[in-house]
Amino acid sequence: MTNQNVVTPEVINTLIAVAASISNSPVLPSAAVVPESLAVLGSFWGVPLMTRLEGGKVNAWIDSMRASSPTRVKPENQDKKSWILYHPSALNVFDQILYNSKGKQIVVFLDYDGTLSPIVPDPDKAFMTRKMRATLKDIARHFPTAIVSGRCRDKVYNFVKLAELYYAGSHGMDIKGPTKSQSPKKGNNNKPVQFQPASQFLPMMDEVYKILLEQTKCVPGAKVENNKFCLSVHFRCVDEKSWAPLAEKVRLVLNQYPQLRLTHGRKVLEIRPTIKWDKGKALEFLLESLGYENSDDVFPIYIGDDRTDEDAFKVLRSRGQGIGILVSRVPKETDASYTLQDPSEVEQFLRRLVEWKRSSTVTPTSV
Ligand SMILES: O=P(O)(O)OC[C@H]1O[C@H](O[C@H]2O[C@H](CO)[C@@H](O)[C@H](O)[C@H]2O)[C@H](O)[C@@H](O)[C@@H]1O
Repeated sequence: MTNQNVVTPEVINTLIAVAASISNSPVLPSAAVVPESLAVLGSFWGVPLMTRLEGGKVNAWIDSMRASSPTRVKPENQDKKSWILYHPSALNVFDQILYNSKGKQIVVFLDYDGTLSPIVPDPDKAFMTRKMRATLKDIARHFPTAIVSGRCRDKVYNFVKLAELYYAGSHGMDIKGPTKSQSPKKGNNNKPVQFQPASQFLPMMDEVYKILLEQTKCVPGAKVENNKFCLSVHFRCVDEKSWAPLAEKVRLVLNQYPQLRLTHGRKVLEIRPTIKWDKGKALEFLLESLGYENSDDVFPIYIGDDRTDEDAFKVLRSRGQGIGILVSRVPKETDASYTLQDPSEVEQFLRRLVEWKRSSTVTPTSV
């Protein structure tokens, strides 16, 4: 049985909340089919190392490049009504979510690209709207809030520009706490939050970045982005005929670096160290930093749109805490419980959280 098929009390509550509006009988989407290409191989500075298994290689890469991220539910299972039944809109079940969070500290985790900003062809132009920024500022005023992104931490900070947030860049491999505090937060001995589990890989990442730049420059539309502990090879603007040659170039480089591995995002190949660290681990690290390591009094809300966010959704499911929300218009294989269609719905959801918090903390003025 996969995590996806586990029916928790939270799922049951949600089903009750939305069943009335949907008449068809539910069909569960097929289980997540993410090819397992890694195996645990000892540890490096306390962090488990993974190794890449041989096989499939470029053909499997091309399949993943064609698939959306996370993988779309197969057309034969694509009954949107049943998918929505199991992954309802977080806006439609907002009151239910609040009810489940009763008495707990909400902590907000947000992916950046595709969640706070729309997906655009040029990664350097993925700006948030002013409205989103204002809402984010208000969210951080009321709840501990973290941005968890595949981007390098400085870059995502430059888009968001809010010093009161936690930032986990490079898919969680570069974590830093707020440099400006809005309100006193429960902390871990008041120590500054900072963690870079892959720092020893930095020289290698710089070296591979230069090689990839050189090797891919002849592929029109390809773009290599240095995200510090992770490198992104973008193919959104590459003609599909050139995807295989591009993947082959990346594979040849990667073959020279067995300590690096490849993951897939939205029209992007991501190269990262083989340490067992991801957005899910970053979420756990941040909860611990906030003092909620072994606490039932916390309700994490994680919102993301990409396959890499699934690691965080899985962590929440296995902890049985909080909720994962996938940003997607189409049925996708996910461990998230709820959905939002796009960044504008994310903004609406966050705004409602702010308004609820404001209204629930207003004390009546004496006459
Ligand atoms: O974890 P995220 O914050 O979602 O970062 C993942 C990658 O996001 C960016 O690429 C994606 O968004 C771009 C801008 O909309 C788009 O052009 C690209 O096709 C998407 O894959 C970022 O540029 C990457 O470095 C991140 O790894």
